[in-house]
Amino acid sequence: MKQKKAALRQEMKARRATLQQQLGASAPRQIASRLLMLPEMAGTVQKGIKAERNESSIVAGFYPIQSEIDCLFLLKALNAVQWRCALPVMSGVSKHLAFKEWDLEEELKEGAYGTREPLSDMLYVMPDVVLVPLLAFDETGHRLGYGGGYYDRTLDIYREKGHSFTAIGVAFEGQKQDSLPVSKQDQPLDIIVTEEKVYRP
Ligand SMILES: Nc1nc2c(c(=O)[nH]1)N(C=O)[C@@H](CNc1ccc(C(=O)N[C@@H](CCC(=O)O)C(=O)O)cc1)CN2
Ligand SMILES: Nc1ncnc2c1ncn2[C@@H]1O[C@H](COP(=O)(O)OP(=O)(O)OP(=O)(O)O)[C@@H](O)[C@H]1O
Repeated sequence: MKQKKAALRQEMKARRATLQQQLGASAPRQIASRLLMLPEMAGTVQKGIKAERNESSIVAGFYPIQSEIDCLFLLKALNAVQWRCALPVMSGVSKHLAFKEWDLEEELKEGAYGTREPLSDMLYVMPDVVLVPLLAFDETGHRLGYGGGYYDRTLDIYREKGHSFTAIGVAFEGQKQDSLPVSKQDQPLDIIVTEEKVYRP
């Protein structure tokens, strides 16, 4: 299983790099407009516009590394319709993520692996929507990440605790696989949005 995933990771890193070169400039716009049309988002967008700022819904994105889709563009589009934004902060010890609010302007500090994280005095938040980076996905909602298990552990804890949220994978269409090697601990995505389609496993 481990070797299968490792081999696929290498292959999909190369493929995503090519996709980023070809589609990197156009895909974020297409993905943003699809995200904004999701019923899950539409309801809360309206809520966000009407509500006081501190009642707005919270979306967690990621600070893009390597050839990942430009999630900052997505966060800007959502913030423009009143979503509060957050970024993941890594805990090296427990290998899970916490999310800190980010107003899109505040200076970030360097995190591990080239990521950037909100500063320590920002608030921890529980997102209503988590935008999840990935190397590969399939139509049943399975996902392959870098292999740290951070998102798996984090989504697992949220679901165990009964926190109600939507996990949305954002990817290039070319990252889709017919099927993926799945371990027991892999946490499925609720929705995957690409520049071409919306998948609802
Ligand atoms: N943009 C982004 N932010 C993120 C993640 C992510 O996947 N993407 N994470 C998701 O968990 C967390 C960071 N965790 C990570 C865990 C492992 C690797 C990793 O293994 N990267 C390289 C190895 C590079 C190295 O060893 O120096 C790799 O591609 O193999 C990266 C991020 C939180 N923030
Ligand atoms: N909920 C969990 N509890 C404990 N260990 C976990 C959990 N989820 C994953 N792991 C462990 O983390 C390691 C990496 O998992 P996996 O290969 O599925 O990562 P990934 O989904 O590719 O990475 P990531 O989620 O960081 O993007 C594995 O050894 C796995 O057993």
